[in-house]
Amino acid sequence: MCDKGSMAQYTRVSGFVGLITLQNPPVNALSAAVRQGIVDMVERALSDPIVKSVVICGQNGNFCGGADIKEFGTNMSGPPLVPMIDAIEAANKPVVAAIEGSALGGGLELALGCHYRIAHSKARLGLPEVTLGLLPAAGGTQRLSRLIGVPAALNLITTGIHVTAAQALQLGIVDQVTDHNAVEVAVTFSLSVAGQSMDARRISTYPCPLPSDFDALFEGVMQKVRQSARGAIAPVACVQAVRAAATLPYTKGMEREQELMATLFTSGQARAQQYCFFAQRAVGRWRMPSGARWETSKPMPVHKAAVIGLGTMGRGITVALAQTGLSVVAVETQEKQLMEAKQAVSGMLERGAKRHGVAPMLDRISYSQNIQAVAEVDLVIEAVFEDMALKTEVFQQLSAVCKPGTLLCTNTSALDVDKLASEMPNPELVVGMHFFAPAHVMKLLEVVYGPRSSPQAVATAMQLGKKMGKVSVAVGNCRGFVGNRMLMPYLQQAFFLLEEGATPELVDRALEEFGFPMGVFRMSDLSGLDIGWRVRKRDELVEPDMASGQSARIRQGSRYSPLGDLLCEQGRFGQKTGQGWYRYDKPGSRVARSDPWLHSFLVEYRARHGLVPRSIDHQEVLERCLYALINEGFRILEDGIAAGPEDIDVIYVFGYGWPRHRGGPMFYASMVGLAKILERLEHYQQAHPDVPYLQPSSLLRRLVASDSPPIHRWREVIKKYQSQL
Ligand SMILES: CC(C)(COP(=O)(O)OP(=O)(O)OC[C@H]1O[C@@H](n2cnc3c(N)ncnc32)[C@H](O)[C@@H]1OP(=O)(O)O)[C@@H](O)C(=O)NCCC(=O)NCCSC(=O)/C=C/CCCCCCCCCCCCC(=O)O
Repeated sequence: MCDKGSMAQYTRVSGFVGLITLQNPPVNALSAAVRQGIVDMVERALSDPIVKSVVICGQNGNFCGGADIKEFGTNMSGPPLVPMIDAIEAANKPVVAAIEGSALGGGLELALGCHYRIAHSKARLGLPEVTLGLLPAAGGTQRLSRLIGVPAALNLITTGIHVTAAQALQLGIVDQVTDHNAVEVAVTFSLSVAGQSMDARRISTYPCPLPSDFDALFEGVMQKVRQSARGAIAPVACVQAVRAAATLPYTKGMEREQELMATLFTSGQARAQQYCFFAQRAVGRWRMPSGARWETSKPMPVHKAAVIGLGTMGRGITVALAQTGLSVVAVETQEKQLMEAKQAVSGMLERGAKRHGVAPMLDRISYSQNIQAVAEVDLVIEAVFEDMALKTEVFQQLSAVCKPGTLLCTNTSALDVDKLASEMPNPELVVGMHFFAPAHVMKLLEVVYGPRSSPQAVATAMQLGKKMGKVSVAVGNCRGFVGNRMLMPYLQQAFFLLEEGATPELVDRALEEFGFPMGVFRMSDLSGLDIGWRVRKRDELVEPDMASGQSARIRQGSRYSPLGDLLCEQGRFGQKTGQGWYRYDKPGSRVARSDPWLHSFLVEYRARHGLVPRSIDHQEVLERCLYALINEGFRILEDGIAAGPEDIDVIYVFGYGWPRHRGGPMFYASMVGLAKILERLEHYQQAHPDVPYLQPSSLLRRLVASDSPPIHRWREVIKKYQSQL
């Protein structure tokens, strides 16, 4: 017997079991129609006298990905989740959740309303609402705390992590894990408990087990989330909701859960985080200005890859490749460096494997000092020193050695990928892969195409990035690509603010309170001040520190601050030398301390250049640094280097520490209001006419003139703008 009409299919199986199958591909999200289907089918199963037990499962081996995120922010209709789940829990026949694929968010909350949970061994479970700026408000905070205890519930709910079926069994979230068909196992099991009282299986009736160190636990967790969330409100609300579970009766706890959710649900932070969720997926649907796009570009098969150059980046890339299960040839011509790299790579693989409880992929890698070893690989990632002449030489060797059709990728953070390609016999096989350090940890990968890169080459690099667990974004070729290009005006404004009266501490505090994990100066100290110095020297911007006055701070026709150069001339390269914008107890130490020397140096510098310091507040720091960065983002869109604002936002959230609860720079601009950004840029440009980065971009002006459309409609304006160029 079967009813296929609704988005929850009803079938009677094994004679006496009502099987309810959620059907809303691809993840069976709980849309209004699915919720209606569940309500109707549960009612039907419970009122059918032949049915002794009920099993709930999801179509296509996927239980449920939670509430339908697309419905948030709309006029939500259909039956609400809480009474729907309460009705399931109150049922007088056993209801069993058969969990395959994922049970996330509202999906897990639905399962927690069932009397039993049986999971397939490959299933994953979690309450990731916090990552969407929300909390599990369909009873998740109240039921999970009662089921697995407060500490474990706090961990899952405040981080949003997904756990494996085995971990869920250990925590007590599921009752059984099976390698067989979970639905069949659940059907058989449900019959075995049919007729029994379900009173002891209703989680809402459980007392919440209280830890002995209750107050200390909550204080500690609250402090931790406040520190790591940096202004995000959802993790704090999650802690408060779990506290309610521990201190209030169930119904009162539910009221508190709803109350906290009501604040989050309509917040700008929730909108920002949900935008990030969809943006992360949208960047996979890449397109190039030539019209080539993801659906029509088939990746080449990659079975064997090579890495050339085993410095810090090369080692991380080798680890990331080996962890995908690929065979990797790691080449380093210097013997000592090769030995050190081998040891470092093995260590990273072993530590990673230990964390995940798997065997390290050590045997996937073969090491060589000879570039001939890459003759049979399908793809090479060159990661030698950031120098065009050296990279060109390596690429020429590669094209002589590699089999025809091998994809040649360069790991570069700023060099001209097209220039490199133009030196090769097969420029269509050349793409940039800009990894971020540490390359085996950082999620972002910029895949850089030039005008000659073939769509197949881009598709292959994008797919490889995905296999490595990266969020890959395809971007056009220009100085600094997207991320580093936008960083230039941001850094420049930070230097200018120091000249005008700010301190590194003030600038960093403003940015950290905004939500960055580190302000610009602490970040520069961490990455090394000498990196930028080398680039500025190559660009012939660095001059001997002789002159004073305004003219000494003009280079190539624009305002320039030599502050960073002056620090480097003193050997202050940041953490590695124990001194930079801050001082450190010893070279390599991480704790940044205010440095009186630096403050005196700034006073003396300003006096020498006739700069009168003035009071600068956080608002100015944010406007100057962030709006200059955003302005460059608009130029990048104008130039077609990024296909849409989502690409830029994903790059900044995943690669540059932009706080996710602010959605990325372009989303943030849309929230602040484009007219306001334009007005402030015009204001600062008038005050600093020698700073081209503050000149508002034409696209920003065009968007404002088009009544500042919502961000999802920017692409239309961009397209029109580009067609008129
Ligand atoms: C792990 C996944 C499930 C699958 O991953 P993968 O296989 O890699 O596939 P993806 O590429 O990620 O996804 C495929 C497509 O599916 C889309 N998708 C995925 N999940 C959802 C979803 N939950 N909703 C909608 N769409 C979804 C995805 O976008 C892809 O499509 P496209 O490429 O973008 O086109 C993975 O997808 C995943 O992790 N999904 C998200 C899981 C998740 O976060 N779930 C939690 C959702 S939130 C939730 O469940 C909340 C529950 C409680 C809600 C209670 C609501 C009550 C509202 C009351 C508010 C009270 C306020 C009142 C205010 C007032 O007073 O007025």
